[in-house]
Amino acid sequence: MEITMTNSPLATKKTIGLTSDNIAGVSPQILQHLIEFSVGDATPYGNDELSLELDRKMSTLFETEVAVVLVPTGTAANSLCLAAMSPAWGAVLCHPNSHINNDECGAPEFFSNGVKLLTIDGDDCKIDPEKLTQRATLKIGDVHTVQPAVVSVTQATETGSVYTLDELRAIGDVCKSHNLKYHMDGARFANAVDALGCTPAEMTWKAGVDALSFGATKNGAFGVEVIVLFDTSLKNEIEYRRKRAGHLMSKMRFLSTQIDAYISDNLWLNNAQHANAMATKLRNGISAIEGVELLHPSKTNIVFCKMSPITIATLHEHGFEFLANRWGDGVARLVTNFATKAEDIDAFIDVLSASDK
Ligand SMILES: Cc1ncc(COP(=O)(O)O)c(C=O)c1O
Ligand SMILES: C[C@@H](O)[C@H](N)C(=O)O
Repeated sequence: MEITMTNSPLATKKTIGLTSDNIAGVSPQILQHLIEFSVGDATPYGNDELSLELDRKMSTLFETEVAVVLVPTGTAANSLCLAAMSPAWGAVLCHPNSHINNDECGAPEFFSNGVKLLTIDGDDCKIDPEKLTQRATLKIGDVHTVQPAVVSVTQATETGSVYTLDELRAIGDVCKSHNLKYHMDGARFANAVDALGCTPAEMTWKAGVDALSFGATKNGAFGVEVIVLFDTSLKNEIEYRRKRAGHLMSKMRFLSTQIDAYISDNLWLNNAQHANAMATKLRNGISAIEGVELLHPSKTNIVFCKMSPITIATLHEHGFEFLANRWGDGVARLVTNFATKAEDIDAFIDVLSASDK
């Protein structure tokens, strides 16, 4: 049964969304898959045929044996992972700008019964390995202080930068030397794979990563993230924690179906490639305009730039939706997605170049 896209009010909106990749709809391939797999009965709680196949299919994608746990949000994926990777008296070492530190309302601390997030600075939104080593070796065994237990990196980062494979491996080496577990927030994992031109394996377990939040929601799915465990011993605990968190979906087939479609025919990577290409088009257009400053070098789908209040107002008045001033006065964050249209980027650049600065 083919889906026909109705003329929904959203489809005829006159605004152009650059607020986040969370604004995007759903890839037609995923919708089609959902329709096909929504017919008939299926054993609930992840015991349906499709769900039971995902460990094997994700193991193929990552070229090693993995265990997967599906949840509906990225915050759940991050928090449940970190809770299982650290004792309650442990510390998660993360960048100050990390999502787990700023945008998850204390969920990592809550689900872990009090794990402390300790921030480790570094340029370009990336943890500095030397600063990491300094903090990871402080007060070890001192009963009066939390004990470093996990390092969490975001790949791609919150500013759109990406750790190089060498940088990921350097952090992995610190983890190995100091008996720390290694977590990756991969809400924009596909965008980073495309930007680096590497394989999923090279960007994860081959660098020492133990657990990954494999993002899909921002990149074509309508609400599912995959906890990918390279340390498969974590699976049981995370499954119990998922149930206690109220995130064990009874109709799990509808999450599994999304992921099954997402990892088929390279949809996950093709979507990210398009989003990244649209952001590159945006950066190239902005770089030619006086009075607008590109910030934070990025090869993925996030573009930060600094512009005058009048320019921001002009763009908003012309129907371009994006977050501004949240990261500093005049700083705008522009985020493209798998469905961003080239003509909308052209229109944005036209208005930007014509506006007063
Ligand atoms: C880097 C990063 N990690 C995790 C998340 C969490 O995702 P969610 O909003 O689905 O909880 C987001 C937000 O979309 C994000 O940008
Ligand atoms: C703002 C943040 O929570 C969200 N993840 C975004 O990037 O849009």
